[in-house]
Amino acid sequence: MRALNLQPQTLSLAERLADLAVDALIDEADLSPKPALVDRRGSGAHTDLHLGLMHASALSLWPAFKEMAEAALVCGEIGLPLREALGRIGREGEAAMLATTGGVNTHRGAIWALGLLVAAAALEPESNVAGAVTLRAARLALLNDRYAPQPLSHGAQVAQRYGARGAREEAQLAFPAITGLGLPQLKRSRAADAGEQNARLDALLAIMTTLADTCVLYRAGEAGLHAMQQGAQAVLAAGGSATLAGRRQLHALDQQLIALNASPGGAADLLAACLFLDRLERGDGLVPGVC
Ligand SMILES: CC(C)(COP(=O)(O)OP(=O)(O)OC[C@H]1O[C@@H](n2cnc3c(N)ncnc32)[C@H](O[C@H]2O[C@H](COP(=O)(O)OP(=O)(O)OP(=O)(O)O)[C@@H](O)[C@H]2O)[C@@H]1O)[C@@H](O)C(=O)NCCC(=O)NCCS
Ligand SMILES: Nc1ncnc2[nH]cnc12
Repeated sequence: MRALNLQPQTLSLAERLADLAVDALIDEADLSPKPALVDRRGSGAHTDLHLGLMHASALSLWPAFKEMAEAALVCGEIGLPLREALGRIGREGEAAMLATTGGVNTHRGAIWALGLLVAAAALEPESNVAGAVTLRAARLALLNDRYAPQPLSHGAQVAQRYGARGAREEAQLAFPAITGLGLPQLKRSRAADAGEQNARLDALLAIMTTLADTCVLYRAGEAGLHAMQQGAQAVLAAGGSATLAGRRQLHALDQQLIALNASPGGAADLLAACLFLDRLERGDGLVPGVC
């Protein structure tokens, strides 16, 4: 019989960043009760998604995130070679996700946002403040990947129909929904002793108050987007997820968005990116050496 190997393992920076990204995705999926999204209670507005699938999808993306961080370390600077490497790895990551989920799009937006952020973090590991990391990610997002296919995605269709800014523009603007809304709300709610899960719910709601979520627009049009933004604002105005009044508003928002088939998948992806940046700033899991 072999003895259990309790030797500490040394992980590379790329591996630790991939761990942080996957942890953020799993924390987002588990967070409950999220309005109309997959969580521990159920599938929200979705018929083809469930929590196990979200976990499997998150885990399937670990090699892609690691490879993106490694590409950043090899290239060493922001430029077309890195942007195009990220595009190629991102497309391979999407293929791995779809193979895992049987063709269901679980995390397309998250691959995009977290992929850029993982690469931006790897480029300058000492410069880990959210504002600096998102600015580097934006500079990458502004570069044009010559090999990117131009499919008529849901995001592209609602951009045509409503002129909405989607995932690409959010990244190119350095993730204002995260740095201006999600992260500050996360910190405010923590400071008010809301409890970690409530603080994360409040961060998601803060993102939902203004985001042009192309997932919601595609499924429920402008009425759905309006309901999402107003409803999220109402929860926060009532005192947030930690209060009874806020919880009542949150329940009402959940019911309303499910009735409209309006799933805020883009906001969920940005919450995962927000949790990643928060952990990065705090140095969680990134202490060099032993894990
Ligand atoms: C540049 C891309 C991001 C492509 O963007 P585009 O808008 O053209 O493409 P979409 O396929 O619509 O994907 C964008 C996904 O981003 C999320 N999102 C939506 N709004 C926003 C926003 N305002 N800001 C940030 N992120 C946003 C959202 O992802 C979530 O929703 C997904 C489910 O959406 P959908 O497929 O519409 O699903 P359903 O309605 O459920 O479909 P049916 O059931 O009806 O069939 C879910 O997966 C969440 O992740 C949008 O979906 C980028 O993706 C790209 O160019 N990729 C190519 C590779 C690459 O370059 N990678 C770079 C690596 S760093
Ligand atoms: N929890 C979630 N539910 C539905 N779609 C999502 N996309 C990303 N996270 C999601």
